[in-house]
Amino acid sequence: MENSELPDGVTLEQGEGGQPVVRVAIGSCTAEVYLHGGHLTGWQPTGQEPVIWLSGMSRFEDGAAIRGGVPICFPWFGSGTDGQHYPPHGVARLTRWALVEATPVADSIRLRLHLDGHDVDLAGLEDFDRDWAADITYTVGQVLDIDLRVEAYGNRSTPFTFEEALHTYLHVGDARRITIDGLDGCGYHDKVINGEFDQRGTVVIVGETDRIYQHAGDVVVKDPTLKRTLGINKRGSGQTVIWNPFVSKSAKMGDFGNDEWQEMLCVEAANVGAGAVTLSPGQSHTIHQRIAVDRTQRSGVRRSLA
Ligand SMILES: O=P(O)(O)OC[C@H]1O[C@@H](O)[C@H](O)[C@@H](O)[C@@H]1O
Repeated sequence: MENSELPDGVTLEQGEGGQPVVRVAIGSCTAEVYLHGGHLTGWQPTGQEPVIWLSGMSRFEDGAAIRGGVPICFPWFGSGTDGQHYPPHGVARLTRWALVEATPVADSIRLRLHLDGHDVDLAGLEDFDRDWAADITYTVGQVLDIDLRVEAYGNRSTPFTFEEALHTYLHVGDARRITIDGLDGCGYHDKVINGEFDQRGTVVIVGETDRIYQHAGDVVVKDPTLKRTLGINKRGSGQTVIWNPFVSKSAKMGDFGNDEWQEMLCVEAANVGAGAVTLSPGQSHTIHQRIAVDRTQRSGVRRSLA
């Protein structure tokens, strides 16, 4: 889309690294989405601190994933179900998406970006199943809605199986002081110590945390430092990933400041491993995540903050 086709409050500009970025500045919020990766890198509802975290050391260049924001992990997560896939977390976050819609909806803006499997053009990539089309929709306003819709081509001869995650980086005041509710009783795989466990009570961050929870419900992050509660709702997702690299893993990442782990937490809506999605030819699937801020801190875990 061209600038002349965009509604008031939405512009297409050159962002970091000369990468095209869609910027939204409306009464209810500011937000930005890079075409590279179809990647939301910022969302700040009016009157709030930023809700989405972005590393000050992120790269913004072809062939590299943006660090922070909402990376789209697809069509595999990590190194995939067989542990052999490359690049990590799939091709979607490394590929330029096309902006196909920018529409005002009440006090929000809906941005939709499109990627076709056959348009992925990355150097050195082994061939993979490309017979799919994906749309990522960000509806930005006082709340943030994210929908990733994947459709298997109708002319395929076989089903399409894929993993996916909305790898949302939340901005928190101090990761050591937050509490994460909603996961009590859920089984999880701990990637740090490679074991299976059951969650008992609230999750707190006391070290490197990298867990895949069997969890289809909501999460509430209470942040006493920023004096707010973040409600993270989802649909179409059987797992929740909680990730914070803490001290030593942060130091090993070239695009992550040594102390930046203190102000971020990933709460990811995911379908990975045994939870991978299989679509028959012509079928589609949507994974949805909603982020809402409650400054009163009165909210507990609810079925829905919608
Ligand atoms: O460095 P990347 O590829 O963006 O991945 C960041 C993290 O993403 C999380 O989703 C994974 O569970 C972690 O294992 C991983 O370290």
